[in-house]
Amino acid sequence: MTEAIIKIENLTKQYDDQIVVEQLSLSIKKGEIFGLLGPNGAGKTTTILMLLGLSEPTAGRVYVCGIDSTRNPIEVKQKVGYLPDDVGFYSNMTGLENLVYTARLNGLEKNEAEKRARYLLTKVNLIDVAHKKAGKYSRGMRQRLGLADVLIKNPEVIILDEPTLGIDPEGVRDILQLIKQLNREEQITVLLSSHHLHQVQQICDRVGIFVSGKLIAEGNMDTLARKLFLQDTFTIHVKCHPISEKLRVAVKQLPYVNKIEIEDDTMIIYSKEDVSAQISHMVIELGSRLYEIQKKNFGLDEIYHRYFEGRESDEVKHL
Ligand SMILES: Nc1ncnc2c1ncn2[C@@H]1O[C@H](COP(=O)(O)OP(=O)(O)OP(=O)(O)O)[C@@H](O)[C@H]1O
Repeated sequence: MTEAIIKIENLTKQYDDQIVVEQLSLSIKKGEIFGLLGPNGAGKTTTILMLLGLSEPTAGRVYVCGIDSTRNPIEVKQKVGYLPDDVGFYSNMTGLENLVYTARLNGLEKNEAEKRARYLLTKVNLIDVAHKKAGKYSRGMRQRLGLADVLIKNPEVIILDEPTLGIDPEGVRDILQLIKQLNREEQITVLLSSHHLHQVQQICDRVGIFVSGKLIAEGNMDTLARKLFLQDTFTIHVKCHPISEKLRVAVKQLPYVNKIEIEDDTMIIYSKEDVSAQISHMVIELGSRLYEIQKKNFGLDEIYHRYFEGRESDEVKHL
């Protein structure tokens, strides 16, 4: 079994009377890209700060590379690179000078510092602008410089808090590719916090969905949707007349159908698979008139929007 490089056990954080992280338990394996996905205020940053030993848990434990972050924050800091959503650089120093400065702070000799800085600037595709002042960098370039900056100390884990915030689509693609590449080439474990499902979906091996301080589901993309809405992946609205007892029983007995509700002349059927074709046949066969059948398929994308943004995706068939 691959070892857990990040281990969180029953972690809780309370501010006054507000519990912002509640009984969180999570294991992240060495070499994984794990996405912590959740809306603003879900508690992602608070969790990250506890992982880094920068905020003390109210209860529970956090281990990174086997080190207790709360008790040994300095040791953890040597193993973990942290990229906050907006990195601060000396704007009147060049990209190269900024990186050399960080390298020197991390104890590298002058020549070694410059060598490492150049190597990393090449990795993040900034070597051509190495001598440009960081203050003149775009936000995307600053984030890439930020990635180089956290890599200076050769960390085993990098934690990225909303790394693509405020970056244009092309820049987002670059950053995501770069993270994936660093994970593969340098065998770095990545914890990525984001509220963008699509971005997380593109690069993460596993995802945890975090809502109001609680991890409501975790797994790879294929299993997440099923875990979240196991029973009701499909909701089928069937407008027909009459809705006889016989029809109701026949529909209820269809494989995958979990539940039926009746609202006026509409049957609402909750099912695990799409059974709309069988239902439309059944309505007609049993002598009712079919006016409309409307199918809602809650894939992960829809689930996420429905959960966090109150939107739904419809597929409507008018007959
Ligand atoms: N120092 C603090 N004192 C009191 N409440 C805090 C403090 N820091 C965070 N909170 C509260 O904790 C909750 C979780 O915040 P947190 O920043 O961890 O969420 P998040 O998921 O990272 O969201 P965002 O993406 O907006 O940063 C919020 O309600 C926030 O107001």
